[in-house]
Amino acid sequence: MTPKRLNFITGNANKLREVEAILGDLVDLRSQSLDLVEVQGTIDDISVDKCRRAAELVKGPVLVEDTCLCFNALKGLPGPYVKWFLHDIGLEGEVHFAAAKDALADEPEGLNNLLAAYDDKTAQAVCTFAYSEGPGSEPKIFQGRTDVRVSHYLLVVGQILTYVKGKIVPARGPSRFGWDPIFEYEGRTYAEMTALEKNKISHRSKALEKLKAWLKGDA
Ligand SMILES: O=P(O)(O)OP(=O)(O)OP(=O)(O)OC[C@H]1O[C@@H](n2cnc3c(O)ncnc32)[C@H](O)[C@@H]1O
Ligand SMILES: [Mg+2]
Repeated sequence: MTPKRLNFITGNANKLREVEAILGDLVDLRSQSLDLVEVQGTIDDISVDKCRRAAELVKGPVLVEDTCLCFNALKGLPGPYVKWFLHDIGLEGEVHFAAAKDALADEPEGLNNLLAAYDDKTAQAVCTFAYSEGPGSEPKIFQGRTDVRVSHYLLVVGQILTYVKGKIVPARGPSRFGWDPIFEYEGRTYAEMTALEKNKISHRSKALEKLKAWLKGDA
């Protein structure tokens, strides 16, 4: 039985906003902000464990989500640990946290620097939702990944425009949500897109398409 109401457990207001926008009126979306322990492991294992913990804490049905940013040159790292990398080293060209610029003078210049030694700047954003009916019930996974592909467009002027889907670039666009300013997808960073544009192509929207299909009984 698919639920009519979802209790999305997240401490991240930006995630919640995107999930609300994409799911629309399909379900009655509630949310609780809980700080869940996140284990180490594969992407799926982390979401499944997070979901079990959430179900036990609220003693009822829960939806959780875990987001990864995977650098291909680094074999998928920082992946599920991106939050802590972002927290400690930030984005290139930005003082991400309130600490004074001077205090950060000797710090590495952000996530971008992790790729400084590599030509390959491609990256993939991965979003994994996990739903459980409650304590003891096996979580169901819905995962979305951005493509890692190169597209070529032939312009009327005869030039060929090449876009890499998913690469890490120096920060562009407003810093509203995590690593949005450094993740470029088909020529624009997530931060340069409107909410509507991002929600059409994002890792999160791809995962939510699968969740939607399940909710509608098509999956
Ligand atoms: O309570 P939860 O749902 O776990 O929220 P969180 O903020 O801890 O999120 P994650 O554990 O999934 O860590 C993912 C990190 O990536 C960031 N992030 C997640 N989705 C993003 C997106 O679409 N664009 C940019 N940054 C994103 C987020 O702010 C975190 O720093
Ligand atoms: Mg988290």
